[in-house]
Amino acid sequence: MARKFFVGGNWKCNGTTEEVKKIVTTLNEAEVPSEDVVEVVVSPPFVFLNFVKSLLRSDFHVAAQNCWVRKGGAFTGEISAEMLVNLSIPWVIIGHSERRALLKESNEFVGDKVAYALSQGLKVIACIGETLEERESGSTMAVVAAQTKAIADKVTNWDNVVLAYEPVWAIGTGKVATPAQAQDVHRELRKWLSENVSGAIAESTRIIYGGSVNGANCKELAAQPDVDGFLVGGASLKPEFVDIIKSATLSCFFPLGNLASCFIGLDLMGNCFSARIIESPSNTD
Ligand SMILES: O=C[C@H](O)COP(=O)(O)O
Repeated sequence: MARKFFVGGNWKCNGTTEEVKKIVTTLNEAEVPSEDVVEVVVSPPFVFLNFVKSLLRSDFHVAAQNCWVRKGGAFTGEISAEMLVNLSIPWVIIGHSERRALLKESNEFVGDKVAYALSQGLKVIACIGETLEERESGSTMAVVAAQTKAIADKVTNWDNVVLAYEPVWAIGTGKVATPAQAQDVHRELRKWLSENVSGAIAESTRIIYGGSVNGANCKELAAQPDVDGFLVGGASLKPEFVDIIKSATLSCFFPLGNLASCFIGLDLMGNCFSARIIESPSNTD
């Protein structure tokens, strides 16, 4: 079964009522591929979730940016999975690197949160990714495998999990991973899932990329075979988010041939597409 392209917009801790309305208007007016081709989920701050949900076109969905690890109760400042379900919020982002780093969320805590959110009926965008120091020391795969294992240890049904590979050094820095770097890690993650969970889960689980994705760099990334979409931060607040959604049609293109150092192909909509051939050797570190 083909993996449907997934584009998430993580608005993080940004926005006023007016700004939120403006973003939603842009999204509502955009002509994008159908829901059969791309699943679009935007994640406003908690206080705007219901407001965005009420204004947003019906083919786009919303996600919370976090939820509590267990059933709600005396946990001041937290939002429970049950509350999100009660408000018909279908998705939640868990394990974002900003929470891992700033709020000290451990791999195990993230695994528990993912499992609890799933048990309550939420769909989860589970984030993993290495720091610059970890990449430079050659431990990228060990780090993302440990993060994925902590999730896999607690999760039995992966149907409602999207795995977001977000190298920390690429988040908000303008330093996007090259298509080859992203593809290498995504391929290795799929192999890890195949060897440690199951071949079927590896084939069906969407692995999306996040970190300085924008309207210009999304096309080459989207064309990588193991990149099933994006989790977008800064650019999801701008009109170029629409271009990123449209890159879904490049996720499965039909090669016509090579010309100089470019692939030439047809995308799903029949548009001609070209992408620079990446000649750098595979290297995850
Ligand atoms: O969740 C999204 C990521 O943190 C990426 O953020 P960014 O696109 O601003 O680099």
